[in-house]
Amino acid sequence: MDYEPPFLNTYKTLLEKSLEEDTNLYSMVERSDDEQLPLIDLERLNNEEERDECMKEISEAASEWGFFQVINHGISNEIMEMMISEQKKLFHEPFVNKLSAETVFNLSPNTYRWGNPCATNLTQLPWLEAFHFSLTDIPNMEHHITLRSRLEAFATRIATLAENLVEILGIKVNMNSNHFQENYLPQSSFVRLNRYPPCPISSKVYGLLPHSDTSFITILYQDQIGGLQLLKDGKWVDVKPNPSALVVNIGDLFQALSNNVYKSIKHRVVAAEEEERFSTAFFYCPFNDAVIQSENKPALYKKFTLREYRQQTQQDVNQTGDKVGLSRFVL
Ligand SMILES: O=C(O)CCC(=O)C(=O)O
Ligand SMILES: [Fe+2]
Repeated sequence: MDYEPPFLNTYKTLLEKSLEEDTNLYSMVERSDDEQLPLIDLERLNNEEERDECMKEISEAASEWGFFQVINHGISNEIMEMMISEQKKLFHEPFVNKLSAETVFNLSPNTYRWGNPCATNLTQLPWLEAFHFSLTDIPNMEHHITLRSRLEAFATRIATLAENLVEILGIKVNMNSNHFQENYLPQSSFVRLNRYPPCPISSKVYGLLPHSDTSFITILYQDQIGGLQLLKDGKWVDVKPNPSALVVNIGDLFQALSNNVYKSIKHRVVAAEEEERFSTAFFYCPFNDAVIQSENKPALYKKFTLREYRQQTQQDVNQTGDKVGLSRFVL
């Protein structure tokens, strides 16, 4: 199929070297089946009697899990289906077109990504391709009206959901209701379209490597294939697909802003042997020079900007292969 990125050819040496070792990447840390990720019905926010309880559940889930699912979230099936069908079309373009998508669509460099050119062993090679659309780039896609309008419809609605959720989460950590609106421009957020191609060596690579998100919060739609897992108390827990739900998780910046009240949890995607998998993520992020500093005292983290955070994590990734993350900013 001419749309598949050439994983086997490009990473041939790495594959030959690592395939001799008879390891299964996923048997190294225990899995747990008994944990139930919180599922929160946001319709209850519209009911005076249930609103407070629902807000409490959201904050508790963000503290205890760092992850939860929401239903009745305000993004219609139609908007989601239109986004996903356009996403599929985009990924099913010939690979060479995807490589040149940035120039053709008038987008920032590095919008299209696949694999990991810096990988030195198979565990650093995500079996994934992705389009990373900055919200400021989307209006420039003048010649791709359908993709543009579906991205816009999706991003606008999901940004509203993100704003409502951070406002609710902000209450428990002493933030004004308009703190996010006043201090962090929504235009610095981005939409990431992910596709996980079927993987012939699925026990030896990740779909997506274990990581935490840099965002304030991330809101994710996943299709019905499954594979997303989060780390809870040292065990990997499946985030089972639910067609009506969106997955919300706390990112590093909100962990810092909340002085560790909310948790940015490591998650990963298991590579699948037979089927391709799609997910669509919205990363709610501040602008690069916004200062991240908690209102809660005593502060656990130095104040920093997103720019400083990205510089530090990039340097750590280059030097060690790992982003390290918030522990670099502990006081
Ligand atoms: O595809 C998924 O389920 C997770 C994606 C993700 O974690 C990310 O894009 O940061
Ligand atoms: Fe993530």
